[in-house]
Amino acid sequence: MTAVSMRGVNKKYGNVVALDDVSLNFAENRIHGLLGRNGAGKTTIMRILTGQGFESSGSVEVFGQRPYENADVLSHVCFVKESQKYPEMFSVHHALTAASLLYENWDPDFADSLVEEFELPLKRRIKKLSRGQLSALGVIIGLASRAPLTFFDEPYLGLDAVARQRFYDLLLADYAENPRTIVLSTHLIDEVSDLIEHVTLIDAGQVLLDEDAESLRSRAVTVTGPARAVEEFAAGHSELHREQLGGFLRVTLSGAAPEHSPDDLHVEPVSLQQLVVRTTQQAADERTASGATNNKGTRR
Ligand SMILES: Nc1ncnc2c1ncn2[C@@H]1O[C@H](COP(=O)(O)OP(=O)(O)OP(=O)(O)O)[C@@H](O)[C@H]1O
Repeated sequence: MTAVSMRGVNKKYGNVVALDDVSLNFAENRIHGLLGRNGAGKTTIMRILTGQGFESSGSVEVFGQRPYENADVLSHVCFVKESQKYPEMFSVHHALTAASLLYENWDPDFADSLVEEFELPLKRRIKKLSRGQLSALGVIIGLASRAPLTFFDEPYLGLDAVARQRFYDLLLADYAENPRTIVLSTHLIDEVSDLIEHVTLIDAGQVLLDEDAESLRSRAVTVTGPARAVEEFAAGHSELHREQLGGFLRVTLSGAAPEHSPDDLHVEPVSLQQLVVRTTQQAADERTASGATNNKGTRR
């Protein structure tokens, strides 16, 4: 089943093209990574999918319906973001109570245990919280909502490394018991690479990758060795990156890794982070070569 489907979606803000013919699917009950550089279009996608904005053209479906101004769909969607605004006088307790009324799968016991876990002061006004405490509040709402479709738009950036790891562990444990569709948008790719099951990479408003994380992980390698042997090995494969180190060559190749490699070559898998960086860089190089600008400009 598909939780989210976008087909040929375009979004313009004035003359800025934020999304350019975006088509993607988020399968139900999986953890998706929505990745891409600053300004790539990730938040624009999440805003459209959570009814906080709308597409200029194309088709958008969340659980089979258009989300914009659709209360039925939106009651199943939770969007946690760092820039979340709360009413001026709200305390942590008020925010959690409001969330409990909004989300029909809200688990109050789980929320309580998370408040303890992240040592959140319930009575404190939200505007007095530290950045990390504010992040923790977002994380708690996102987890305890148990919304069938939950977006985390980097709300955990304010957490320190220990608290972030705790969030990832809690997310995974709760997801295993209560499967639902989770979308993590993050720049900390190494941290979430074991968590995400599907990767959607956005760049300059376009989809560069929309694939299972498992197949992505197994399909790119870095090969290092004497230049001529590396050239022979690389022939016929799509090259993402190359570095010359004296008489040695290191290339990153996409496409199925050959089963056998010569002894004088060092072949190692590419991390998801490296693959994302290399793929994005390759797209930027191609844009430069074709004279197009990215979506920070007005011309494509
Ligand atoms: N309200 C707006 N008016 C004009 N341009 C906008 C608006 N919102 C977003 N943009 C532009 O659309 C593009 C996509 O922005 P978006 O916020 O979706 O990127 P992002 O991938 O979420 O980036 P980041 O990782 O930095 O949060 C950017 O070029 C941004 O400047």
